Formats: sequence, structure tokens, C-alpha cells
Amino acid sequence: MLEEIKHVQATADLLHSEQQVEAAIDNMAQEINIALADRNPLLLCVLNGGIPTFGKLLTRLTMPLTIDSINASRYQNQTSGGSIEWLLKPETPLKGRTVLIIDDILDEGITLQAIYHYCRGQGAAAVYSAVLVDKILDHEKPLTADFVGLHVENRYLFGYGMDYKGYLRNAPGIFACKE
Ligand SMILES: O=P(O)(O)OC[C@H]1O[C@H](OP(=O)(O)OP(=O)(O)O)[C@H](O)[C@@H]1O
Ligand SMILES: Nc1nc2[nH]cnc2c(=O)[nH]1
Repeated sequence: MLEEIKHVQATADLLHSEQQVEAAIDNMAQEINIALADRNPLLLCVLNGGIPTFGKLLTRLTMPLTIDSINASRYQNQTSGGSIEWLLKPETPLKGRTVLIIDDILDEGITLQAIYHYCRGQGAAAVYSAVLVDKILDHEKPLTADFVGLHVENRYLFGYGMDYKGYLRNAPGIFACKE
């Protein structure tokens, strides 16, 4: 397995450098600081991929806020998605809260849509979403994200939380696997 991981890493294309990604996160944070300034938001980290984006946004946000996590996984360390497994639900009551869902990538949108509906079903007053990467597809998605870092071509990506078979989430940039 580790040989495969090393090969994928060595042959991948760098699409966005660490510097570019950090600048994109700065921009997202600025937008969120304006949009949610007086909303006492509950930030929901979508495990596992959302961890770096969540952490990097967190210290750039200036309003009073609280945090929790959710884990709705659809890829299960594979490179194509299946049905959603609910692995963790937030402890915090969502009723009446403004929720900001934070994830690494919006691809088909199935994961984000499911989490959005979950939050609404729990009585959240407003639900926003922030994704580091919005993958450009040739068809419509079931929802759009409110805050997007980068729009990226339709290839299998890793880095900044995004995994290749569970690995490479720590890669310092946004990389695309060779076909
Ligand atoms: O828009 P979609 O096509 O639904 O895909 C996006 C989801 O896929 C990844 O999660 P994954 O299920 O791989 O879990 P992970 O966060 O643990 O990697 C990613 O973190 C998003 O949550
Ligand atoms: N790591 C990773 N996870 C995804 N989930 C949906 N699309 C992708 C992708 O391109 N890369």
C-alpha cells in the first residue's frame, strides 16, 4: 500500500500551491467574517477531510462562535462514492442556531446536501456551507456552497484534508492524481 501511495504522490500534478490555498482560506475567512458577524454561528467540522480547512478558518474568524463535528462519509477511503454512512452526529443542539458546515470538497454535492438536510431537520435557523474546493462538473449539483476557496477541475484530488485511500491528507497543496 505505501508503495502505491508514494507512486501516486510522485506522479501527481500540483494544481494549487500551499501559498495559493492559504490565500484562498484568507479570502473565505474575510467573507465569513462579514456575512456571519452577528450570528453567533455554530461551526460544524465535517470529519475527516474538513479538519485542515476547519482549523485554518477557525483562527481567522473573529465573531463569537462555538464548534462541533459531524462525520457523514460516502467514499470510505475509496476514490468513488457510495451511500452515506453517518459515523458521528453533533452533540450541540442545532435548534435555532446559525450553522456553518465546513468541508474540504464539494464534488457531486451528495454529502453536503445530506448534512444540510440533517441540520434543517434538527431545527437550525439558518445553514451555511464553506468548502475549500468546489469541483467543476459538467452538470448541476443539488446545492451550491455559500463560501468557496477554489474552483478546481474534475480530477481525483488529494491534499489539505483530501485523501487518496486514506493517505495524503497532509499534502501541502491541492494535487490531482494522474489518470
Ligand atoms: O460531494 P460529494 O461527492 O458527496 O463528496 C464530497 C465528500 O467526499 C469526501 O468525504 P469522504 O466521504 O471521502 O470522507 P472523508 O472526509 O473522511 O474523506 C469529502 O470530505 C466530502 O465530504
Ligand atoms: N480526496 C478526495 N475526496 C473526494 N470526495 C469527492 N471528490 C473527491 C476528490 O476528488 N478527492
